[in-house]
Amino acid sequence: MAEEMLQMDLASRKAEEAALRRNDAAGWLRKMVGTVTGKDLPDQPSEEEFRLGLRSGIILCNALNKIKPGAITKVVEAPTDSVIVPDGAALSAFQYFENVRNFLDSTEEMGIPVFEASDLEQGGKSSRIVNCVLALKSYYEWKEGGGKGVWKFSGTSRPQSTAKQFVRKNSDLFVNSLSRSPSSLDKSFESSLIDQNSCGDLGQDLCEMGMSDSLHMYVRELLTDKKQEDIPLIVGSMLSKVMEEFELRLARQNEQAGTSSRYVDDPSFNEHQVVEVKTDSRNMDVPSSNKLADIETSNVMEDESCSGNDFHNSKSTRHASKRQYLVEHHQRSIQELRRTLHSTKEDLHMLHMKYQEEIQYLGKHFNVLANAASRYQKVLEENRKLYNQVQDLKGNIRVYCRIRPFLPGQPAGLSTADALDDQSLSIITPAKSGKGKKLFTFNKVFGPSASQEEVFSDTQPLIRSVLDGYNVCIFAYGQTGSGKTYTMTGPKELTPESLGVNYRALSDLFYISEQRKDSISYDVSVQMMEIYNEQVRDLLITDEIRNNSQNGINVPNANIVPVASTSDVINLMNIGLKNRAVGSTSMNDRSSRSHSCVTVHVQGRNLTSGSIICGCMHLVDLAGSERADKTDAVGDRMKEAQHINRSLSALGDVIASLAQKQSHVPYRNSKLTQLLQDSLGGQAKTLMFIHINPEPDSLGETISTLKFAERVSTVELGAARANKETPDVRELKEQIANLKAALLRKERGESDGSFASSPASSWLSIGDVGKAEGLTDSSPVSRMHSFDAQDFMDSPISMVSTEEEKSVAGDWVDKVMVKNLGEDGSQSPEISYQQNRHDNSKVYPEQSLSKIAALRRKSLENGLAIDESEDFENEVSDCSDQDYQCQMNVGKINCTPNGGATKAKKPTQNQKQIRIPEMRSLIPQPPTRRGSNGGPHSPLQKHGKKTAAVDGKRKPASTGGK
Ligand SMILES: Nc1ncnc2c1ncn2[C@@H]1O[C@H](COP(=O)(O)OP(=O)(O)OP(=O)(O)O)[C@@H](O)[C@H]1O
Repeated sequence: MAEEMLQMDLASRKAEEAALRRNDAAGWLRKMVGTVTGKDLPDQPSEEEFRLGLRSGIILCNALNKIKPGAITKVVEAPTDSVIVPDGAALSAFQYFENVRNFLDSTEEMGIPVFEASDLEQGGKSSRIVNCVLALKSYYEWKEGGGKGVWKFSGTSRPQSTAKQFVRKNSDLFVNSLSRSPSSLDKSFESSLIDQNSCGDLGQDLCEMGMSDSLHMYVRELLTDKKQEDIPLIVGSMLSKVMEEFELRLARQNEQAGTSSRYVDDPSFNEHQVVEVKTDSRNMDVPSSNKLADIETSNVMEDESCSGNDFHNSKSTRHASKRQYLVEHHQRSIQELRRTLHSTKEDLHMLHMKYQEEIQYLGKHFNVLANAASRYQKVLEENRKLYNQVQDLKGNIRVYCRIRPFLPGQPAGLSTADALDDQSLSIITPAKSGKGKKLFTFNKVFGPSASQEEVFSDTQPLIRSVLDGYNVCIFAYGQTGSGKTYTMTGPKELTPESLGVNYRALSDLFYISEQRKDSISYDVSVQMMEIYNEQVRDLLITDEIRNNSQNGINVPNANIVPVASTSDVINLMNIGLKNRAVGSTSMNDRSSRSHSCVTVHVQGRNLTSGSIICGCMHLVDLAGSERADKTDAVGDRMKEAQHINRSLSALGDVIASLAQKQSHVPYRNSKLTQLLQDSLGGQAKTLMFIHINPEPDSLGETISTLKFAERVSTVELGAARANKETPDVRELKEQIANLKAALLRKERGESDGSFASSPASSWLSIGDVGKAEGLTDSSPVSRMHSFDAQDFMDSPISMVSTEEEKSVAGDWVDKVMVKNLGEDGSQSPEISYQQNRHDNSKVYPEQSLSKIAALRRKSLENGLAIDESEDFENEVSDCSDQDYQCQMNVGKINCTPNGGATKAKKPTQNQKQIRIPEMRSLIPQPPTRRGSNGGPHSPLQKHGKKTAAVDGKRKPASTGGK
């Protein structure tokens, strides 16, 4: 506020001073040029009036001519009636300019400070005109005063240079004054102080000359010629002027100091802001040089209008105003910066808020998406479960497809099969117009890079099922060399990573059974068989067995070996693999020449309830189909290939008829389909791994494999059922079995205990299982009772029909087996009886067998224990045996589920060995009871040597085992 007032005060003072000077100038001009023209120039004109009055240059020229006659020879006069045309407006600008130019030239020659012609125009600086007029006046007065010495004018139009000039002039004046009288000095002093209003100049002089020296000189000069009595008055006057000046300056300095200190003291004005001011000065409204120049100019103008002390005042005021301007400017800049900072902060805050809002929104959105994704996952999971349940209910055969990688050393061309995702693959197929693609979808598709572990991981649930009492079948299908053995067993050099499904399945089995050991006690045993050239052979023939057989000890046809750990399994498998028939073909240097089947029997006893669950798993590695032209097979290889292809074609037929839900399914057309019968048509859970060779050369086989697999996947087996039996039911069944056995013996007039002496038991170390069934350890019945796969025990005998055996036809003795599966899934002990070749039983063609089976099923369904012999014969009597390949010798067939009376007919000696319908499958059957008219001797007892010899002598088709 004080600052503003000071500013106003200064401004009004300046305006006042300027007006005084202007009046002075105007008055002098009016006096010089007379009233006629003076009417254009009022006595006390405003700035505008002053400028307009002198604009024509007439007054100025006339005034100059008065001082220096003839200085301007030709003055362009205004029209006579200047009232009509005031200020010479009627004259051309050029005419006016002539006057003004002449005036300015002349005055400049005289050393009088001039102005610019433009100062006479609107917006011009009238202070300079005033200054010029006052200089003329001074000159005039000097001249009037006698023109002694050199005329000097204290006013200036250019502050810096003129100030110096002025100082010099005044100094000269003072020096010169020393020689003058005190009165002239006094006059000079007075004129300095009063006439020229040069109080400021005195101070300025003193300052610029060096205060003490100049004062001293000045005072001396002033007083030299003064009368003694005047000196105190003069000095007094002079000192009071000096005092005034000092006081004035002091006051100004204090003001300036106050203004500066305000910035310093202002707590809101800190260094940081100064730095900011400096830093951002480029972008700010910096005090422009123009603006400063304006200040400068305006100051100059003011200076010009000042003289003497006023000049000093003006200069310091100029400094102050400059500084003030800068300070104000910086203040403004700082405020501007603060505002900018504030608004930037606000903007940032807004942005921050906006971002936070957006992040929150995104977070919510993300959460929604995550929830949706997890729900989607759950739904997918649910769908998969439901799909699996539907699959389970329908009993679809699951089909997993695996694409083999290109093998090392093979030209890695473009693969014909491309896994699109984990359930579909595409095949490049030749189309009429170039190449086409065909899409196949399966339960699972494994690409070439899938590891053994990955491939097995989706099989694990099935392993659990085995321990829950289900029958499971996993088999590998595909053309030769496509990787079946690799999947089921692994490569030649096994490592923990490369172990195939067989090893992993058994290892899992042990792992889960270990986990359940507190509630269920499991017994696991393993069998390994192969079908080679339509013969079923046991692969677990150890040296010990072989030796025993050579020593005349009977050897069972299918060796079931209990296993307790994974290492047991590995040892067994190694034996089996060594014995398996392999041969080198042009497609695969270790081609499996047989279908192999590892059967795992699991019996679990619930430690609390005592109930028994029996599960069975078949792990089948099929021999690969092959094109004779591609494999160039000859001799043995050709014969093997024919057998392989024939059995695979039989498998295709079975699948086709199952897929079409035909009533008749030709299982019996090959050993292979017999082997797989219950897995393909029973209540088992079945999984087929199909294998694809990626080579373009194999495209034909690949497509037919995939089409076959598509058909397989449509086969519905019906819901799988667990084989579970409570102790009560088991006890009752045992009673029934015993009664049946007793009845049978009675019918034959035999004594009790005839079954107990079968030496076959010595090969079956599954005593606990028999115990669990409540049977005696020593009884072969008990040994065989618990294992559905005992059909294998039976089938090899019937299947292995070598020339050697044929030559001893008729030597067979009956074999008694007890089966325990009920049609409803429960188990009931049954006696299975196989006749020897002396039996004169009827020979039934294959069609008859299915009828027999149907009859038997019917009786089972009705829960009847019937002697079917008559009905059976009636039923099948119309069947022709012309197209029957494998004729059977059925004596008295007794298919009673609950131990109905049986009568066995002996087959005639000439008739071929038979296999009753219940034994058609190598895989667990529904409860059967085979008639027997045989005595207590097992065929193994009597012909064990021969049978053993068959197994023992069998040599792998290749030079080396696989
Ligand atoms: N996924 C795979 N990764 C690496 N090598 C594989 C893979 N599958 C198969 N092989 C290799 O390919 C060759 C043929 O495989 P394999 O013997 O398993 O075929 P196959 O279908 O059993 O043939 P065959 O029907 O003639 O017995 C072997 O050398 C095997 O190691």
